[in-house]
Amino acid sequence: MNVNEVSVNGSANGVSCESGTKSAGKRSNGLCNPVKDNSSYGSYEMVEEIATYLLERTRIRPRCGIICGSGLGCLADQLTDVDSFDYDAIPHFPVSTVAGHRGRLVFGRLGGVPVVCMQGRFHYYEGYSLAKCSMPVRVMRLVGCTHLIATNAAGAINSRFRVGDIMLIRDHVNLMGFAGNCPLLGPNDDRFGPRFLGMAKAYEPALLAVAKGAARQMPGMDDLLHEGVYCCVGGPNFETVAEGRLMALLGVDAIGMSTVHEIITARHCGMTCFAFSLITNMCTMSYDEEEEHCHETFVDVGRQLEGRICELVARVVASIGESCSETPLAK
Ligand SMILES: O=P(O)(O)O[C@H]1O[C@H](CO)[C@@H](O)[C@H]1O
Ligand SMILES: Nc1nc2[nH]cnc2c(=O)[nH]1
Repeated sequence: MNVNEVSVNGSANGVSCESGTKSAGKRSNGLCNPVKDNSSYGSYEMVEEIATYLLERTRIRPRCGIICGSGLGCLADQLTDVDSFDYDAIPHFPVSTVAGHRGRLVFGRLGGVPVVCMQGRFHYYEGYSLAKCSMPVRVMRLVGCTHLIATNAAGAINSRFRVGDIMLIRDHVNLMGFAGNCPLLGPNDDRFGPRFLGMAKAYEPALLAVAKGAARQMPGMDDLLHEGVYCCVGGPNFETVAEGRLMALLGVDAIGMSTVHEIITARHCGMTCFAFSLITNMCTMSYDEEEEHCHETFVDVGRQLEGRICELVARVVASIGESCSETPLAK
């Protein structure tokens, strides 16, 4: 059974996961490296408990989850009919430790469409596993979201980009995955999604087209907009010149420390995804350049572009709202 067929009130049968029992994730089967076994955190039951806790406290039934990147918390501030939950008040939730990530989950409406925003995300360099960083995406799915919009601050590898540009993410390079680190490590729970999954169309082409169409209607926006490939590294250090050049050789256009594992988790549980990067800096590609990387400055770039970014997201959400009203959610 796929998560798309499961209701949060536990009415699903709880079809067994790979190793045979509902709580199989907690069992050691001797095959898993315990260090890589994510099942000690984020079991289906735990995520369901979080979802139930939230749904009992809000009347919003979100269709779309939005993850606000560094300096992009403004996206949550534009919601109406808001119910917000500080992360430290939600059972089993991690806490945000990074400046520019406020640390709360905000339910509300954006242009009438019910959504839930993570106003602050979790990063690997904060000491959380990729599974823990991405766990809230599963919560979004279990509270009813069919779509995910992930946003981030990123450094440009592509020399045609400028600070303040927006890169719609067409694809990603899962560099941490190449090294064996993935949010889906460990026993698979089929109630979330399948063991193996394709990622060729991880970023929904129809939503990319909607965003490009929207940008054409927004004064000055078309010039700022690009499409490209994002890569996530563990951080928290920024790239060396050699690493920046390697990224360019790999076909990467922008680099950050988030999003990829969230998208993998979202695709695993059948969500439709859209993501973009706000270009907050140019990556240092030559030893002659001054390195000007400063997280606080990056956060300010987001604040300066608040209006445009909020409008772009609102337009994409409106189109998701239209498509959702055509295809009602499975119970
Ligand atoms: O990806 P978001 O959360 O936007 O944050 C980006 O900004 C921080 C670096 O300034 C890193 O955490 C990087 O990933
Ligand atoms: N890794 C990485 N993350 C970022 N987040 C914002 N800018 C950057 C960058 O240049 N490199």
